[in-house]
Amino acid sequence: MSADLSTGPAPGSLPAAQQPEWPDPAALADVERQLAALPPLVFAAECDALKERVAAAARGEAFWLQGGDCAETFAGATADAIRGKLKTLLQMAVVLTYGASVPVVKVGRIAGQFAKPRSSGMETRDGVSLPSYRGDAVNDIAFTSEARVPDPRRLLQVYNTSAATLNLLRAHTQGGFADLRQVHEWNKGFLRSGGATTRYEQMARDIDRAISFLHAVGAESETLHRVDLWTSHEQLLIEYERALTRIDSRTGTPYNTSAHFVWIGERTRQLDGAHVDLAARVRNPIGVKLGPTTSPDDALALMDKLDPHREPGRLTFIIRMGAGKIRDNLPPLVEKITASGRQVLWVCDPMHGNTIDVGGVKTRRFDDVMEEVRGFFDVHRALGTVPGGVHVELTGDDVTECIGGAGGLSEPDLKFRYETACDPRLNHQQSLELAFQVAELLADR
Ligand SMILES: O=C[C@H](O)[C@H](O)COP(=O)(O)O
Ligand SMILES: C=C(OP(=O)(O)O)C(=O)O
Repeated sequence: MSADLSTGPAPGSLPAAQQPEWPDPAALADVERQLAALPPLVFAAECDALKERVAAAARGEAFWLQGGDCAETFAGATADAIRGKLKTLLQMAVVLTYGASVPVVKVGRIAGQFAKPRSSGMETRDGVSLPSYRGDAVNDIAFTSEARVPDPRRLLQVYNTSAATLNLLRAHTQGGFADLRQVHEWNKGFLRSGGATTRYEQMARDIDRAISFLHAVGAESETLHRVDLWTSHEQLLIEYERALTRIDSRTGTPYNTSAHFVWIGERTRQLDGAHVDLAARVRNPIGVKLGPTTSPDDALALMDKLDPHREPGRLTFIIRMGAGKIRDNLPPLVEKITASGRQVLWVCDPMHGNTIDVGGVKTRRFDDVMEEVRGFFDVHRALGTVPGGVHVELTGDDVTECIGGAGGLSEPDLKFRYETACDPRLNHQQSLELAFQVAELLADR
């Protein structure tokens, strides 16, 4: 069982990386008190159910699909935008289910992904330096000194926007929007629109036949009309995450009820830091991002701290090494952890190690993204271990933030619809194309 909130170091006594400089600690404490009195956003039993799915994915009996915005924004939480992201995830999931022949665990970077770690605390434009934008949870993206002051009242808006988003997601996933036949029709529409090469058409025809077969034998059940969609975000802002951590009445143990799954970022995974300490105390399934400098001993030490009792489904390592590094840097991690007899879910984030700067604009090449995914699958194939999932930044809109893909977006296109509040996301078409390509890799798994 994990340590509860009443033991160990006092809140605030451990170093916490990437925290805003809140100008008014009393106002922050007041917001924390208000948040602590609000209802949970998710339930402990749901987190337990997700943990079982994570365990299945770690064994290769399911496949993990995690995706959504780099940074959600308050203004961006519209019904259309939320529906667009859900639709994209559902379309990807159908294709991946076909490729993997196992259930796909659908997890949104959604309903809570409002805070960002930054490479630099300051941003400079035309000789003027201001505090960096750290997500709508902290300050405003406008480049003025007033806008960039961290305001803890924003944390209440994070809670309210997350609740509204979650409400719509729950309605859509249980109310017919996720019907398998409808999702497949969307995919056929995507192929008809010339959204991808003909190499995916055979796959779409096979899925068609499988659905017709289910219909013919009368095997259509509720499970084809409803889906489970889980929420996740980076566990970054200590006061927010702590305020949403509640004792589960069934078990008397703490859960972070701000999302079903939270992860610790590459910049905040210090073994003796506040982020690892907080995650160690809750019972949710937890992820940790691991970048290219992670040593096998770092990974084992994180496992000791976050999963001391080797609980199936508790821990996910989200690998983000970069296309040029994954084939060299991932094998030692997988080998050492496998040799230790422990199990973890291995997930590939092919976005964060592949960001490039093109004329002052952050972008990612679709080919680099796919090359990292292929490297991830190749490493696991060579070692006989399980490539358990993918984690991507995406949107349901036709933005022009990443270059490449069948749509042929190139550098000059970046100026047309570059809308992300932080890092570049795959657009709807690039996301589906990634899903078709991952499905091909999964078919060989
Ligand atoms: O999403 C991840 C990080 O928050 C992001 O890559 C940081 O971006 P920066 O390097 O522009 O600060
Ligand atoms: C900050 C992120 O990633 P990383 O910690 O891997 O840089 C993220 O996924 O938003």
